[in-house]
Amino acid sequence: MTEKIAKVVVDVPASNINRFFDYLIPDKLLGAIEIGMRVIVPFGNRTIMGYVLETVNETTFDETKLKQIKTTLDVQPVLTKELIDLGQWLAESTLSYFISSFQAMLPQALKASYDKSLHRLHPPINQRLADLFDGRDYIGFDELNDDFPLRIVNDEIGKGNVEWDYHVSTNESFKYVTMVEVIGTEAKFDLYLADLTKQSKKQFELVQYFLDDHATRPLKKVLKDNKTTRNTLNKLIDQQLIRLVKQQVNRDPYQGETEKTTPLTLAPQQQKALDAIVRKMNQHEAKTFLLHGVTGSGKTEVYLQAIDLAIRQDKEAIVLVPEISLTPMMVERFKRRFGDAVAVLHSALSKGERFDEWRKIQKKQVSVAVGARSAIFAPFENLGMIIIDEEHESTYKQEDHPRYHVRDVAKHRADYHKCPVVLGTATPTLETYARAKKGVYQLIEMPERINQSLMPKVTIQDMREELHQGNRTMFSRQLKEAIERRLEKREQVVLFLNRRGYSTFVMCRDCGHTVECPSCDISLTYHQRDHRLKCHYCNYSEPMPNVCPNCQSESIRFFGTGTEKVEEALNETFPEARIIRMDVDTTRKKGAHERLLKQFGNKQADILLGTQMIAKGLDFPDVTLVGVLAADGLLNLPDFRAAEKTFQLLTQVSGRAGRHELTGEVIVQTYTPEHYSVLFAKDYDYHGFFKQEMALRKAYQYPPYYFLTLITVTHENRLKAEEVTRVIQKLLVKHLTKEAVILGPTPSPIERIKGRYRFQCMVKYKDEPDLMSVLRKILQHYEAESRKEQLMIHIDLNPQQLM
Ligand SMILES: Nc1ncnc2c1ncn2[C@@H]1O[C@H](COP(=O)(O)OP(=O)(O)OP(=O)(O)O)[C@@H](O)[C@H]1O
Ligand SMILES: [Zn+2]
Ligand SMILES: [Zn+2]
Repeated sequence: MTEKIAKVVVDVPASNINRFFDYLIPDKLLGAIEIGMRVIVPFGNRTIMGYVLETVNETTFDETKLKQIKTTLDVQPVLTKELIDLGQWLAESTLSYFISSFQAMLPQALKASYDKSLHRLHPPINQRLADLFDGRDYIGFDELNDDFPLRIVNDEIGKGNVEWDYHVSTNESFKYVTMVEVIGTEAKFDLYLADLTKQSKKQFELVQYFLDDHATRPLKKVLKDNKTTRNTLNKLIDQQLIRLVKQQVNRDPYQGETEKTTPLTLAPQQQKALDAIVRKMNQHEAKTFLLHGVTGSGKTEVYLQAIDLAIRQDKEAIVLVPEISLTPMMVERFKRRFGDAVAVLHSALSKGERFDEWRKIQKKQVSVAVGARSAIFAPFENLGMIIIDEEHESTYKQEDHPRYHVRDVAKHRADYHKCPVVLGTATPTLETYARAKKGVYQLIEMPERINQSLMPKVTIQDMREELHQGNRTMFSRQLKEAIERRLEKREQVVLFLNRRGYSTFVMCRDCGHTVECPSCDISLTYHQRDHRLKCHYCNYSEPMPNVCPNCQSESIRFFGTGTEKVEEALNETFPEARIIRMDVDTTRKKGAHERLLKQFGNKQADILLGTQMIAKGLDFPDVTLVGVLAADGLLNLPDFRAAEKTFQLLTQVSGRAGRHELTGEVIVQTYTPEHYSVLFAKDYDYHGFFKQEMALRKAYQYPPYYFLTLITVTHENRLKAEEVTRVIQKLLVKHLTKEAVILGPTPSPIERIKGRYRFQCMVKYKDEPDLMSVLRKILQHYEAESRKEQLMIHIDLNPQQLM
């Protein structure tokens, strides 16, 4: 028996609507509506999209009052049963809405967009409006330009002459190519030939071409093969010898990289790791592994072979990488090992390309998904393995609704599929390593580099000392000499700087005035290319001033160092060196990353200069020197993870040197050479760092000893933001246990962004069974006010960013 009632979650992110609504399935759709499909339903006076999460036969509501589903957008569900459950869990555990969770799981192209239009029921009485309709039944909302009085529209709505109508459309789009299909019989072709005059040489050739090969071919190819135009083909089409057909194709952004690689013979430490992981896969156990392997220890090869074994058992695998556009080499390695069996999901692809890649998974055309964070939702139904590479990266936490950490979602999916999760990194987060030490995760160590190549030697340069010695440049004498030696030997150099732009800020030397963004409490950054100052938080920009806006002095100068400025200094110091600069500005265009890295790989440049985007995944045999220009950048952030992040970054960057035959060297420039994160990174001493950092976390009550929840309140009015934060703080004190530490209200480290003031309240706790329900109540309490008053409350459980 087919159910006649569907439980639907509708596309309205609001807490009073965050539940299932019952809809009647109309007769024409009976049996066609399955759970996991998108449907169009009436809601209030609108028409919106929703997801069917359940179908039933009984409703607790008055069945005669239920509205009907209008139509369905899918013939095949877009959410599997597993993902429907996962979405509900996700919404609940991140204090988010069901609808936001489901939207986060699906490609952008499947999200609905809504058009509002005015529908004419009777001829409007108002002439102006009647003129606008001009005899049509519908006019788009955008046709009512700004000066058209909405009063008139409302008036006519009141009279029942017009009404608002809402249309739902989705962006999913298939790509088609025009193909040429041969439909004429040979006899028919012969007949045509017989009629041709001697002048029609091209037609003779074409007939021969189609007689030689009856295959259906792309129109483009036919035209190219015959060096002819569409017009010439028309005659054959008229005679019904051939016809043009549209065929749906997949956009393949990775076409052409098909030279396959074969599995390498594993080193003993790799073999041990692989065996441990595969054993759990074969035992159908949802075990989480921490694969702690130094840079260049061959973690990627372990992933590849583990996945290979999963595929052989007809299972599927998800591989997560921090930010795919930053790790093109990693993607290429998967593509080259598994070819067409891989779908790649990432943000640099167009909406359409991403949709096509996702469809390959849905249609079971691939068994491996490689992608950034959201690829964890790949709709596989028989997962054998989940891999999270560089598990320490902060991009694995989504900062927007739903604020999930990919590790938690992976664990949830693994429990469902009974498959292992592998967290791989050279620098595990403290949380992860602590769990591994406690036995929650199974720890696998790979302490050696492949082929016994040594970790490059790291030396630290105290930049204060350089300054005392009269060196005012941004390169220490040792780094300068080291670069010169590489240039002579034709080896390559990677220089790392954790900032973009020409310099970090602009300051007047006379009065100390710095130029700040008018709507954010943050200094503007100078960009040389267009000679402008830009805000990195809100995209505000203004021309670089010639004189100080405060005292009119001409001594207004750039301070700090940006990649553009380093590039300029490099050109001056090493005029013969060829330099590639990689930062947000040079890699904006699609494919720019790949192109620049390829150039560097082909040795078309001597020095690769870049921001954190060059810290991971690079594997170039001729890189023998890595320089870190200013190790301190991250240390000064107001974040309890500052030391951890510095240690991770220094270790990762160092790992880019001497990965093959040639020995590598690393030079780290810093103003705080005595800092423990710098010193432990120098010695590649993860365990030493872990021990010291854990002691500090314990003393200051931070993770992994305590859980954190960060509540940020923003409002255009500073007092209002502070006041609401204070109320929330009091509520928490009242409802949580005595053991919870509740801090605040304090202004957020960046007190104003885009014109909104920001205050925060932090909860540190070990075990607070009521926390979620208290937080939920707080959100509900402010819901109405949030809508009217533009008050915003963000709750982040386990925050990664404290700014
Ligand atoms: N078993 C093996 N035999 C020979 N070469 C290998 C083997 N395993 C890996 N390699 C090579 O060693 C280099 C480092 O390996 P890989 O990139 O897998 O290390 P990794 O631990 O993932 O590195 P990182 O974390 O620094 O990115 C690569 O060039 C890889 O091709
Ligand atoms: Zn700004
Ligand atoms: Zn001044």
